[in-house]
Amino acid sequence: MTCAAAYVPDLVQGSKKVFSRAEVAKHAKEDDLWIIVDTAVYDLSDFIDMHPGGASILLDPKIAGKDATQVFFGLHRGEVASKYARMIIGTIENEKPQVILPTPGTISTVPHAEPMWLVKGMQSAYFNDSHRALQKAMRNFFDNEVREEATEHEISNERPTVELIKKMGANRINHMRMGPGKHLHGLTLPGGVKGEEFDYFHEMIITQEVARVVGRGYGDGLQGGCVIGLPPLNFGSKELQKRIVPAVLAGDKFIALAVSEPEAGSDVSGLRTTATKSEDGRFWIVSGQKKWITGGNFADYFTTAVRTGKNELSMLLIERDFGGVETKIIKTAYSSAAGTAYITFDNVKVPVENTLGKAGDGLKIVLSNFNHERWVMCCSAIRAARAVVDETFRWACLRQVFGKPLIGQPVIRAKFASMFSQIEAGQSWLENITFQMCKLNYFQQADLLAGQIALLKRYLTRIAAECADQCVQIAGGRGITKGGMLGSVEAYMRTYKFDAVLGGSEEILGDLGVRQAMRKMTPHSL
Ligand code: HEM
Repeated sequence: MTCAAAYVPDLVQGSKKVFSRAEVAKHAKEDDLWIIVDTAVYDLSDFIDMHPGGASILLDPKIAGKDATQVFFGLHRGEVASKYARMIIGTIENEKPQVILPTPGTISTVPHAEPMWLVKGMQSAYFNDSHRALQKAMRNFFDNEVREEATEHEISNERPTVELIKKMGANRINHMRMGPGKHLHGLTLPGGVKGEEFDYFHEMIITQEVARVVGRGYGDGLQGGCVIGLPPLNFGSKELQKRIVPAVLAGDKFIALAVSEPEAGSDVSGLRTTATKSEDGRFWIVSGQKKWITGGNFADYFTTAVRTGKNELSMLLIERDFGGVETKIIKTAYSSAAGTAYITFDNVKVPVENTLGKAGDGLKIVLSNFNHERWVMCCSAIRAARAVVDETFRWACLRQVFGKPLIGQPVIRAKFASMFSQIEAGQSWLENITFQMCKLNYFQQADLLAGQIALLKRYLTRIAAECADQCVQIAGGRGITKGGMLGSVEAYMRTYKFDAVLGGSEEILGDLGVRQAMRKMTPHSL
């Protein structure tokens, strides 16, 4: 059984030596230990006592001085080979490496690892050269500038560094993540893309390149708050926009959307945070609590839904500097890198100039970005599912059980059949909806796509549930172990539910999709 899972790098650099297998076999003792991994000869003499898998396993007569390629790739993450490349002293004469490790910035050749439009030889009705140029630039950026920090911070719970967010600002990535629009006009974007030609497929590319590389918690910390918190500023005054928007996009300031509360999640109408006018009419006095606010712990600004009357919701931009604002981290199933916060507003004095839209426009403003927000979540949910299935597939091709690779078992292949099919179907539906978004104006989208996007998000989070479940079954013990090889499977199993709960729960969205369909039914249609 072979898999086309081949990965790349030229680990053996410089003028390293060439050895025969017989020569390597002479070095099989604790203080003089060589092994072969994919034609590279590693001198493990100084490493043996530090080996996380123990020393004795390396001294096994089947390993010491021998070719350990198969067992190595069945037990370690691929990066281990490159991370420890400094121990390579040479290569085996007249042999070529067979295992190719992923090279940062490139397109994977593993089947189903990439959406179809990126697969060599495949065509697409939707993506053009401009999309491809942006994809290439984003793959480079996220592989080379973000991946390492994302992996570390997902575990350490630290927020993404301000330095990185500023770099994203300088590369206009923060700007692009707000979607197509005038804010991009006149700009030249990565890959030479002109701001005017930027469309929803470009935006999808960025969201999917992020989801491919980062864990769910860090990913939300990486400007997740901005993606949902900044759009309400469209309803703010010109002065407010001028002061806030450039600073947030540059990464100098941070913003969060503050809607949900301890007693109100998807049921926005149940919000209890109140804003009452001061006697002189110049301020709103805001009191209440907000819960599960992404990026809230490090935000400078909060676009906040408040109750300004019995049946009236309004939207205010609250600034941390106003005083009376307290935030603390809520520990959730994913990394605190997301900055998920519990917020208390205690008689905060908010100038009326910070009202977004008019008093009473709150629900309209909250709803105005729902479709876009849910579509963004669809883009990332399906790409994250693809990434975890890819990781698991590559491992199933390497892991030996009962004398053959795990993928040699029909029951395992059946699991991949189901996962591959659903991922490809989900991406195709997403691309079709994205095409409609490119062609329809805001009101047409609201009329025709609200139900479609709701049903798509529900469908993709159901796919996520199956992928999480099946990948853990395939990964076995590794699928329930934090970190190390297939640690991404454990992390996915722990965090895939976020997409099923945030931005409208599966149940609410399924119901919305059906109710939208019912609205269009007329006696005539029956
Ligand atoms: C180039 C040689 C090797 C290096 C640099 C190396 C390095 C490592 C590292 C860094 C880990 C931690 C796990 C991870 O980060 O994925 C590990 C774990 C381990 N290694 Fe190695 N290793 C080498 C060769 C081998 C070989 C030849 C074997 C087996 C014969 C082996 C067996 C193990 C085992 C059993 C674990 C624990 C895996 C687990 O936690 O499930 N290693 N090794």
